[in-house]
Amino acid sequence: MGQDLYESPLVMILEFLHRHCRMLFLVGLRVLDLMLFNMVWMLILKVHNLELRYWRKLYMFLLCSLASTPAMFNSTLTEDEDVFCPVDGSIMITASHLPYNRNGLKFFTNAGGLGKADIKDILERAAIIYDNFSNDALKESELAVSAAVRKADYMNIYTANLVEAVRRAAGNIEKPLEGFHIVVDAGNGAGGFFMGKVLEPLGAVTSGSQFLEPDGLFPNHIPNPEDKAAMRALTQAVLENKADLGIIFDTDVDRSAAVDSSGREFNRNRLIALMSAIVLEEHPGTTIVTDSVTSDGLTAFIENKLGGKHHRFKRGYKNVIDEAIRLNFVGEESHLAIETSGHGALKENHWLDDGAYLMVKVLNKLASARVSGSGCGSKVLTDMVDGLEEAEVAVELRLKIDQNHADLKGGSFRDYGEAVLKHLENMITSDSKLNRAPVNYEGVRVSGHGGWFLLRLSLHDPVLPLNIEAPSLEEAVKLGLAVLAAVKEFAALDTSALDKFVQGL
Ligand SMILES: O=P(O)(O)OC[C@H]1O[C@H](O)[C@H](O)[C@@H](O)[C@@H]1O
Repeated sequence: MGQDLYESPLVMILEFLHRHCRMLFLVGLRVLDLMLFNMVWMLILKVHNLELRYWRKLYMFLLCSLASTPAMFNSTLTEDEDVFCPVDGSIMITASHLPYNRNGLKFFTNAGGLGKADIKDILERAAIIYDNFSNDALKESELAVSAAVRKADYMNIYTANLVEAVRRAAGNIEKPLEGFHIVVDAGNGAGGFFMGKVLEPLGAVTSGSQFLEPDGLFPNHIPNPEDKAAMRALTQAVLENKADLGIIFDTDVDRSAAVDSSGREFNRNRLIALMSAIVLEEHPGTTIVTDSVTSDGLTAFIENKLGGKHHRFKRGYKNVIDEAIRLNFVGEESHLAIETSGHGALKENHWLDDGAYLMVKVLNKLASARVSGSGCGSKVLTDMVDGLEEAEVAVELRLKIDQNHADLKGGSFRDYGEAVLKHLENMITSDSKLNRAPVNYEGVRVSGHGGWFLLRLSLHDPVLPLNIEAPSLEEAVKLGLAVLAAVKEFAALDTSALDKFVQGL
């Protein structure tokens, strides 16, 4: 193999396999989409064929059926000979909360999920191989791969580990959740397993759980804790069933949120506050890394009430996780990286962003509080976030950049967005009521009028998301007007959402 091939983690895996004469791949199918399924096989076939041609070795593919994204990463770490784990690589097919026709692939090795550069590399290689593929060679590979496929129910192993974690935290009690009523809302994504395979073995009553059957058309609500309709549906289920706790997952279970018995959400800043309280009890003084749209109230809560350090970084779960790993590397202890979107990863769990594991930490708290007699029911959790100041008004407005507009002068939407942000930054300095955040890693964050705003470039879309939080609508509008004054001369920016907001519509 040429040196350049080692640059790609996939090829590094192949090299590893070359040495070990066997290839194990778990393929997780979240919401089954046949076309995509074929695509994955095509991709695997190409890699496989490449392998056969170069090394003529024997490989094995493990088909895992319905799974969650975190479970797929987990399969690269778990040791279990019966299902050939740890596997060398895993692929998850998922559209996340997006419509079913936006399915994609997530690749994992035991070093974590592959990033943009790796994926680009794989696709470029796959395209070259695809171009040179003859029908006969394809058929030959298809046969070879079919013969190498084994089926395994990896989810059984993954969920058994979650169950074990809660039992351990409660002092090795078989059913530490006995008597607790907990409802799950899987939003017709892949998270339904949490009811039957985690909560019930732990003794919880789960009646009233809803939308557990996978359906990529999401007939009830989008499985997304950031979606207001989704959170309303869960809250309603908790209140109607008089449950102690409600748990909601996004489609592929890498995100989650909860609702207490009174219907109050543990979502966004409140979820981060809860998880910070849990983690800081175990690791006093540790640094909590979050995304950029977290509130000033959260910083005050983490630093003044919990005695931790809040490191508000950038949006994007991978950014947040990578930053926490970096901090530990340079000697600053961090045990939690978490986003307002509901993505959260703990150092103790290999920095894997796992919505189910976040909820396991919450269940641990419920179970251990009862065992120690320090509290019962979700009030234990609600009390933990007592003192978190929450803004009366919290909005996110997404301002679109028209990429075809003449004002871009042929440039990219990113350059245009950066120019908007630069202009806003300059304008702010001349307003004595507004102060730029002294430490900020993304976009323009400004405090004033008792609140704050952040304008930044979206990670993926030609959009400038604007978050505003303030103690009243009047003050939120003042912040909105300051932004509007600065951005109005940018003709390619659609400010209609902001216009409506400042007009109180
Ligand atoms: O930048 P935005 O458009 O708001 O999107 C940001 C979000 O993108 C994806 O959904 C990532 O999974 C999230 O981690 C991230 O927070």
